[in-house]
Amino acid sequence: MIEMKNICKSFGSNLVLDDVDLNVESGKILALLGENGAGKSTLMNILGGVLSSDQGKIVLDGQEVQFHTPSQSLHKGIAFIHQELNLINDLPVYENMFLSNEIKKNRFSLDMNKMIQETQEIFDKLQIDLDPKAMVSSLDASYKQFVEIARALMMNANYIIMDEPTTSLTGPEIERVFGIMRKLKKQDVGIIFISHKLEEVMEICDNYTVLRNGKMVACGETKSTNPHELAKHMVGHEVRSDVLHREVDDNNKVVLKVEKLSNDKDFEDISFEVKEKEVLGITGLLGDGRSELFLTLFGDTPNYTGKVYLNDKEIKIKNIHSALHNDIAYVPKNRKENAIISDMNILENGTLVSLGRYANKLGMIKKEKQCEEFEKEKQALNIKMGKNSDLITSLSGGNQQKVVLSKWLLSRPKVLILDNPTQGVDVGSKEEIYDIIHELAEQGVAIILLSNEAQEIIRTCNRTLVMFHGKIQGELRGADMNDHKIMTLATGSKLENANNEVSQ
Ligand SMILES: Nc1ncnc2c1ncn2[C@@H]1O[C@H](COP(=O)(O)OP(=O)(O)OP(=O)(O)O)[C@@H](O)[C@H]1O
Repeated sequence: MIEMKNICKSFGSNLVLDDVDLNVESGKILALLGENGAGKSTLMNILGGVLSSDQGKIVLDGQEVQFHTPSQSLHKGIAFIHQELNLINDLPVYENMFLSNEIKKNRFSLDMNKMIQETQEIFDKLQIDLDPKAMVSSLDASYKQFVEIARALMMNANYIIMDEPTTSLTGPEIERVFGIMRKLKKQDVGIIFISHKLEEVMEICDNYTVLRNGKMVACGETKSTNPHELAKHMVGHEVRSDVLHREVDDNNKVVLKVEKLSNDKDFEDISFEVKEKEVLGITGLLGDGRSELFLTLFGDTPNYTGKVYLNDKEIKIKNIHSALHNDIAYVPKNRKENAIISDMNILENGTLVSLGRYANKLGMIKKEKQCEEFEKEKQALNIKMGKNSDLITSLSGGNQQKVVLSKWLLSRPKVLILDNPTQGVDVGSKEEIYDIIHELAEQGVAIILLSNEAQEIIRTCNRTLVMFHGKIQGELRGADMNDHKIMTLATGSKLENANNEVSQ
């Protein structure tokens, strides 16, 4: 058992953890919950030896331990799987499994066969069907998670910290990861599961601990609570769960129209339109081509065929510059790789796309105007941050995501494409983002919301397109937009099949 007792931690004058206790039992899954910036990652970084606490102690199986480096923590059987996975895409799986821990034949060469064999053995133990020689770049996101989990076990981890492991996964992949977590539980491994997805917490976790503003505010067994109560602990007040979208008049002007759009490999024959005041959902499963489709509309792949119209006028989107010129904005998925510039500060990240508006005739930026506009977005999105000049990386994941959103909102788009915009965002902030989406829609912006979460689509969108293998498998609206029908289309079936199943 791990006991973290009276942990305190400050960054400068910012008290981030205030006398926090946390217990992790072997063979149990503990949910660590809290709003963005509540202190979850900081607490886990202390357990994982990445940071030192200012006060408090860690007791492992009755003995006090001190970790000053991640390897000291790992040595005591605690593995940390970070949200942004630490795998090297251009190496095979087995080499990733033994990174910096390689098995050598002699001083000059590695024992590849032994590494492959040991990797296979651990995969067999976890019943993971994966070739150790496969390149990591060829794996889908859930298999990358499996490799990280298997690597943790190979290092004899008795406890595994999983920081938002399901954020970029779709339904069936999440179930696969949960399958492995259940097996680990049976092998008496203790797991700390950080997540903002409360339904998942209820499904997989035994216990929960909630942090709010650096304090532990609630803990207990998941079987005696519910997502609503957990959300309330997290944000300190009631969180709504009702349907938010409003009806859109069929006569509203079409803002964006796409006709028979195809590229060579990712999507084919895509036609749809988005009307003024509409929030159009796009969903599906991994490999459905939706991100590639909308990256094309943002100028990423100019050699598409088909036509794109903005306000009835045909436009050719040759590159990102022409997308911006046509007031198309794109909030990408995968924040760390595609959305933030980690060497820039918060203000620079938040205003990058709208800089032209703050420049004087000589091209010099009027700092006061830049700060003033960013301040409005900061307030509207409730971004928890220190100074504008702090690096974006000093913010918690969810607050970084809000800065990315502010960057695109400040560009004042006509079409706003949001690819999983609430990834890593807490339950309360999600609602704030949904409100902003609807306000923008009300102002006439055409919104396209790409999401892995059926519930997000159902609550916020007027209608949704469901994609399967690069094609639109179907469209759902009104009462037809439900989990069952979305999943039926997303797995390539026709709706008649869903209706039959329902009536059986
Ligand atoms: N290296 C750092 N320097 C300064 N402040 C930091 C640093 N790391 C974290 N913080 C601050 O500590 C607070 C807690 O951050 P932490 O990352 O632990 O939150 P979190 O609960 O994991 O949030 P999220 O759900 O958004 O990931 C935040 O206010 C963050 O800005």
